[in-house]
Amino acid sequence: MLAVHFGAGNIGRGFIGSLLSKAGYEVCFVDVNAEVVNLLNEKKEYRVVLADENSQEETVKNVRAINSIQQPEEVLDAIASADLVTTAVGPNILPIIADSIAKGLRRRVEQTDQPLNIIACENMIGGSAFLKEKVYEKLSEAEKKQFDDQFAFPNAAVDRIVPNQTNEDKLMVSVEPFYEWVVDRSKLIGEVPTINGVTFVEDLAPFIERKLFTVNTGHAAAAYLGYQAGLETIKDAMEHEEVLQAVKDTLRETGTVLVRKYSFDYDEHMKYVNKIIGRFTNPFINDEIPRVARGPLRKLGQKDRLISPASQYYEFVEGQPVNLAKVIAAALKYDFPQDDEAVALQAKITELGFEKTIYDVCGLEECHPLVSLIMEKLNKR
Ligand SMILES: NC(=O)c1ccc[n+]([C@@H]2O[C@H](COP(=O)([O-])OP(=O)(O)OC[C@H]3O[C@@H](n4cnc5c(N)ncnc54)[C@H](O)[C@@H]3O)[C@@H](O)[C@H]2O)c1
Ligand SMILES: O=P(O)(O)OC[C@@H](O)[C@@H](O)[C@H](O)[C@H](O)CO
Repeated sequence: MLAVHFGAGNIGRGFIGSLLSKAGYEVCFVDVNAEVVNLLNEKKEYRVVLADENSQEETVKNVRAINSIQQPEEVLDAIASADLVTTAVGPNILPIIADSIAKGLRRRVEQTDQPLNIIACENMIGGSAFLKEKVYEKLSEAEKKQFDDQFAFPNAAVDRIVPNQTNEDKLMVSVEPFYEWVVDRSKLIGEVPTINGVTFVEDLAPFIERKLFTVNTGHAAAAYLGYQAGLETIKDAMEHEEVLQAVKDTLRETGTVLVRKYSFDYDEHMKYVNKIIGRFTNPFINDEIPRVARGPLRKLGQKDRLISPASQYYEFVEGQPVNLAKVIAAALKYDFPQDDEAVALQAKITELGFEKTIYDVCGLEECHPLVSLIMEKLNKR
């Protein structure tokens, strides 16, 4: 069995590759990073080390890689013969890889009528559906029909904290012990793959919203408020009394939305929240704020971890999401010079001012009460 995985980065190697290899797949990574691709082809294996007191280690075997810049034809052949295609490249890169996926699937249609699932493992709602949209933009109407019969793009939620890291062994990845990978079974084509550690569910919405609006909203709160407080890592943020309290208050707001929307048990949800706070304070992980805060334009988007739960607060809860608004205000002020999106965001604010930037970046209507609440928080800081 062959799994073609786009993105041999932190989560690609540290999570997806590891689970797929253990499930018996040969894992073929596709990446643009020549050093990682060459090392994977040279060693054919790499180490994943658990970030806890035992540092338990596993060797992920049966792996290889293709450089999509230098060997574009090999990528298409790999897709044509794959049993599964997955991605973990970042939401902004999905439109870029859509071209080779479309061409690879075209090649596959010529060679076989075997079905294929393409699963985007990105931190976004509807990641695979978005990738499908980008792939379908390249197709004729006849091809779209053909692809509908043979290919599927089930959405997924993935959770494992894998920080940026520099190790002597360049392929080695240190990962937190916790992981969760949930896939929308209702959109799968063909047989359900047997992958230990993957949960298939009929309705992904509660799982992806619970994950994005708890793990990622909490992370964003720690990162943006931590940055404003002059801190360097997520652990520093969790040790800062005021930031920690703000993270907890923010997760109480998203938690209330989730509990009401999906009828989650309140106590169970609070256990989930506390577990996540524990994960953020893992002393064996050094997660720098710029990784977690990366891409503020994306994170401030209408469907993402801040604006979506804050908007839904008005739908499901009485009152105002004051803590989420405080985090959104801090995100709008994120000006880390090495983050291209932070630089673009600050340039936009200089040009348009905060209010117009909020309409533009966050997709909020002028009359939305969240706008004035964010403005209030911006003026307070
Ligand atoms: N790291 C985490 O804790 C974590 C956890 C869950 C989900 N995610 C999600 O997984 C995705 C990847 O995150 P990451 O932390 O692994 O990032 P990363 O930067 O470590 O990995 C991304 C990889 O994609 C590669 N890439 C870039 N452009 C490419 C292209 N055109 N074709 C093929 N490969 C390309 C990069 O070279 C890199 O190896 C993101 O959507 C992220 O939100 C990350
Ligand atoms: O990957 P991003 O930029 O969407 O978000 C940064 C972190 O919150 C994220 O990578 C988490 O570590 C991960 O989602 C944990 O499962």
